[in-house]
Amino acid sequence: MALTAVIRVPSRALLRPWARLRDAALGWIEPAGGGGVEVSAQRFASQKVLVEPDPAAGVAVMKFKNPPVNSLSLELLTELVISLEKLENDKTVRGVVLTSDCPGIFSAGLDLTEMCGRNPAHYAEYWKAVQEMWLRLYLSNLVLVAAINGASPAGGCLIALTCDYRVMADNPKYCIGLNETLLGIVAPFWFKDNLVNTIGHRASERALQLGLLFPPTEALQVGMVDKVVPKDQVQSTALSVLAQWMAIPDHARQLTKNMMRKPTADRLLKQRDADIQNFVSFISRDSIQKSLQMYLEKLKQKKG
Ligand SMILES: CC/C=C\C/C=C\C/C=C\C/C=C/C(=O)SCCNC(=O)CCNC(=O)[C@H](O)C(C)(C)COP(=O)(O)OP(=O)(O)OC[C@H]1O[C@@H](n2cnc3c(N)ncnc32)[C@H](O)[C@@H]1OP(=O)(O)O
Repeated sequence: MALTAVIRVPSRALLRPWARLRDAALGWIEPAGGGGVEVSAQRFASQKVLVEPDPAAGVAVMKFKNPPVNSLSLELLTELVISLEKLENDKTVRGVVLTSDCPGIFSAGLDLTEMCGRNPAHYAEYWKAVQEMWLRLYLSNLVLVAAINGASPAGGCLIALTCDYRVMADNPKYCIGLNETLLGIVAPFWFKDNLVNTIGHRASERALQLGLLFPPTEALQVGMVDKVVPKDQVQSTALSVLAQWMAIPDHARQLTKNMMRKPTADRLLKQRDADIQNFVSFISRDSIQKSLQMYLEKLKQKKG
């Protein structure tokens, strides 16, 4: 990947301690004596989230890279939020395409190994990271367009739903939806709210209860995605859509987006801790752990 953009990062001495951890996570290195440092965009490419900025166009492409299936591990979620924050603070960027670097998979959703056989403290930490990812994406001031170039179940679908527009590859093997009930678990209320805001109440009720995974043409019909195109046109189409949305003055578009989305985000913001407690007690139940383990086993056996 050849990237040439230069990003100014303030001296680490001026940053809060967590920012030093962030720098380390992203592999930024400050020279001795540092009073601010220029890092090339190549440095911006962290391990699990690749960011390819195009300052001339005012956009960036963010690619998830957590093979084999882009499961949303704690590490990936952390990098995603950090990368997004950095783009939000970069005055040269107004829009971002979210896509995958893993062939045939946009994201397999939440990492089941983060929700299985761990302790309550881990579940709480993980859930806080999932909430953070959703809140940051859903309330982003940037124009976000999802280029869904593969399967996108559950948490993968949620990421797409946070975007302002969704372009999906036309391969009928790629499916998208909130399939939580098939795992014996329940989509959290804010997943549900995001879906209802996208496809409406009746379609959501049916999709959520049945855990429906829609192939691209059905996803288009129900309004879960906005456009279906051949696989090799997904990213270019997403970039064209981004350009259309960016033709609108930022302040007016951002205020409108906030007006539409803030009440939904506020429902979670008002009860974040309670939501974490609910998740921890739900996921810690023996019956739920058994369901998840059986589901993971089934995925593994599928190969053999
Ligand atoms: C009262 C209520 C209160 C609170 C709410 C409580 C609970 C709700 C909590 C959470 C909501 C959950 C959201 C989620 O996102 S759960 C995850 C759902 N994801 C899925 O169902 C997708 C599962 N995966 C697949 O269907 C396929 O893997 C996929 C179509 C994505 C790709 O298929 P492919 O054939 O290409 O690969 P596989 O051979 O199946 O997989 C390769 C490898 O990866 C492992 N794998 C797959 N998905 C996951 C995952 N989500 N997490 C972790 N690991 C995953 C799979 O086991 C294989 O592993 P290995 O055999 O070791 O190589």
